[in-house]
Amino acid sequence: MQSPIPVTIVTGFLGSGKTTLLSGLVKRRQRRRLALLINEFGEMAIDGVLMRDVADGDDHIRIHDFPHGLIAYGNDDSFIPAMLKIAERRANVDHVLIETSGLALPTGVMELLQGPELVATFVLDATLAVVDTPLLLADAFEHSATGDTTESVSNSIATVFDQQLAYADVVVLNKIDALDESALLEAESRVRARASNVRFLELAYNAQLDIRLALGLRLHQAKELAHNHTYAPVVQMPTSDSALLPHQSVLNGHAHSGMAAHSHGLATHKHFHEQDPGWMSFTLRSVSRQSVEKLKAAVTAASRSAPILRSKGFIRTSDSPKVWLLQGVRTRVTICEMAEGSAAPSTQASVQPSVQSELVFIGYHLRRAEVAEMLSNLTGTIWK
Ligand SMILES: Nc1nc2c(ncn2[C@@H]2O[C@H](COP(=O)(O)OP(=O)(O)OP(=O)(O)O)[C@@H](O)[C@H]2O)c(=O)[nH]1
Repeated sequence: MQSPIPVTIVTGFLGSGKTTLLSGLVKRRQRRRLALLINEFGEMAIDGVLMRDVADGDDHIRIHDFPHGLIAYGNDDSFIPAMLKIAERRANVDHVLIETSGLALPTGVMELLQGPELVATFVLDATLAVVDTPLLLADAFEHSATGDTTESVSNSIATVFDQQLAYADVVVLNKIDALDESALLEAESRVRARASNVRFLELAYNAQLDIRLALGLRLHQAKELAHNHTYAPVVQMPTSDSALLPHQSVLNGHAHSGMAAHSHGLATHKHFHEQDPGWMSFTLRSVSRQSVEKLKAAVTAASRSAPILRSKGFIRTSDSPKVWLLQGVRTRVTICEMAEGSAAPSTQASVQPSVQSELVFIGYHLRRAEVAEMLSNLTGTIWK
């Protein structure tokens, strides 16, 4: 019997850097043949497009070959079929990486991996939670008891964040380039205080994750069936020459050792937006070419006044014939040209040539009409 294919789940709040970290892993995959499965919340497959670029791909299909693996992307309904397609190619796949949406619980994927269709073919290797460290340090994921309108937004964000940490084996502190040692220690203690079950903390300098520390951790081997709750300090990630401890459960509390351990009452919801209709996602489009600077200022201003937590999309500008990529995490907005030869976005913009630009917005109790009006006023172009 062939041994099951290891699966790493990469979770993390909206905009924490999951796609960026995965792109880096794909580039540094060495001889490993990776299959990537990307699950998005939002109407456009933006991360899928970006990853296809990394994977040297060129067409819009669900399962996509790249020189050393394949990439699949889709919604919840296509998760099991996509995994089964990956399974059909198991001779060419060493490891599967699943990027969940920024509002997903990894538990949904964990449960499906244990289901009858997938259990014989795949084994959970580890669950990684990527953290936007500057936002963590800026109290952006804290619960609130202010009693005002911001309270429900803060608490919803904090709940998603806590739940993602709760099921993580490894927490990756990302976006740390500008942080000093004391800030990193503070971030680490905040994570420990909120999630005692986390086994490893890893620092991702320049959004780079050490491939040896991200893949092949084997934290969920079926032979370890105990589900111990012990409480010891979280350790740092091992160095490249460290061996895995034979008894992982001594490391910390809530050691998720063994797939069987996960069958006890895991949340069955895959996404927070399924339990909490306050989470909103919509796409706004414009047929006008945009000024990069005006649009950047407009999205930044809109993110200050409306509860926008994530914005991203493809735009066409009056400055160049290329497609540009807008990325916003709260009020931090960047717009840059897509690389030469990038795949055409698989969005309305490519289906309807008159649509020049489209942006996805994700937030809590976000009002589409309000954001459209702000963008239209601030850019002097119509967004709807
Ligand atoms: N400065 C800095 N920016 C980063 C780093 N990692 C990611 N980013 C930026 O953060 C933004 C979001 O990154 P993504 O990789 O798209 O985040 P994500 O978690 O996949 O986002 P969602 O799928 O929307 O939840 C992008 O603008 C990235 O360029 C980092 O280590 N440092």
